[in-house]
Amino acid sequence: MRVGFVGWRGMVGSVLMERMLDEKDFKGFEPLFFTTSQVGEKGPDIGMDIPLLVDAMDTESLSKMNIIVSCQGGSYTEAVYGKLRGQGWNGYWIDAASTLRMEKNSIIVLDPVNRSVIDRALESGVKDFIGGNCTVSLMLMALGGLFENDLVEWLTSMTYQAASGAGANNMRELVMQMKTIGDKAAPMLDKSVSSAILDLDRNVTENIRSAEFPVDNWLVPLAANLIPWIDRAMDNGQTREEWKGFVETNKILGRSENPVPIDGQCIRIGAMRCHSQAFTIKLKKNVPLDEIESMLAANNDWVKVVPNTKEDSIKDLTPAAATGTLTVPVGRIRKMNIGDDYLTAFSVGDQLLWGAAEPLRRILKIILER
Ligand SMILES: NC(=O)C1=CN([C@@H]2O[C@H](COP(=O)(O)OP(=O)(O)OC[C@H]3O[C@@H](n4cnc5c(N)ncnc54)[C@H](OP(=O)(O)O)[C@@H]3O)[C@@H](O)[C@H]2O)C=CC1
Ligand SMILES: N[C@@H](CC(=O)OP(=O)(O)O)C(=O)O
Repeated sequence: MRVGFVGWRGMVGSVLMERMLDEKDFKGFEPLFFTTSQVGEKGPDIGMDIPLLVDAMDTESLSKMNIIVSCQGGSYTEAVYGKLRGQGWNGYWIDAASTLRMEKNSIIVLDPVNRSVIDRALESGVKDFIGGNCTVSLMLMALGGLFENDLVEWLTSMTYQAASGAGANNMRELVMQMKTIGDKAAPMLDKSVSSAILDLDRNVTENIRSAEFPVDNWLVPLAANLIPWIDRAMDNGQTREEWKGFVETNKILGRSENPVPIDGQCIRIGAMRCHSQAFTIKLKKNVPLDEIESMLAANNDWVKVVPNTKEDSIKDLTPAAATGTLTVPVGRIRKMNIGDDYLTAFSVGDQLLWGAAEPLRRILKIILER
């Protein structure tokens, strides 16, 4: 089998390479690495000799691959996918970008949750396997147990999304904004100087509102602030990120009939690479809390139910705790005072791992092992 990798040096691609190396996945196939900008240069160090980088726009070279894994982005998919298929290429296309997610002949992959959907698709000859939106995948990893037991009548997800979802330059700019705030406020933070707290507050506010504050990528401050808008507008007042919550979740679950109503607000906050979400869930029936926790915990190997205590929540249910791990903590689980069939919960997850690279790594393995 020949597997072509496009977009391997971007943020999602680098995490994919790291995970594949950790899991010793580079065996049993012949890898070829593509680039849109570094043709003829050396590829990544994967512990074996590999050919120099090949032009990612060269459909002739791409068409020699049995499987193509792209983390290059939507415009690349738009430019190349149709052309390749048009030339008769019949290999497997695995993609992180959203471009093909809602196409009729594609499957959104999240195998701990929809392995049966994936297996049926492979049996029936489906060739396009696309990673889901990070917020959606992380929600399903956290709440899979409720969907598995068909307990969700509807849900809302209010998100707290990390900078990494907007790309590497945005992550860098967030830290730059934090530094600018810290630098300007430094004299007032010296413990020996007793400055009034309102002076410190004014200093930060004036700074983030000043014309010199770095906002080239975010357009507005994210540090000491939040941004209540992610992705572009839809006609109905949702953002596209909010729209994905309903359409992608139901597609992943294979629920074209009787879709579960899902909506919410997607908010950018100053975390680095962990998305968090607060859920309100209307259950189809009143189920005791201990049974709900057992269902959630049993759904997959990565979800971790965090007890609803202050100590556990501030230690284990945060971006600082979850970042760089595959664990998806879910906690603050309780019945709401609106009624016994209303549940609330909060979850956190690394949006570059389960939110992007890990489902791709796993579908590649599933296809290779068939
Ligand atoms: N970021 C995220 O949270 C998520 C992203 N996705 C999707 O994954 C796709 C890729 O996203 P992401 O990884 O963030 O994109 P990046 O911008 O980090 O990388 C994309 C490509 O940019 C090129 N590039 C140019 N300069 C550099 C540089 N200095 N360092 C590294 N690469 C560089 C590389 O291509 P080349 O080698 O050809 O020059 C690289 O493959 C998008 O479609 C996105 O929608 C999906 C889920 C989550
Ligand atoms: N939109 C997500 C990241 C992302 O790339 O999502 P998608 O793969 O659905 O375009 C965020 O900003 O957090």
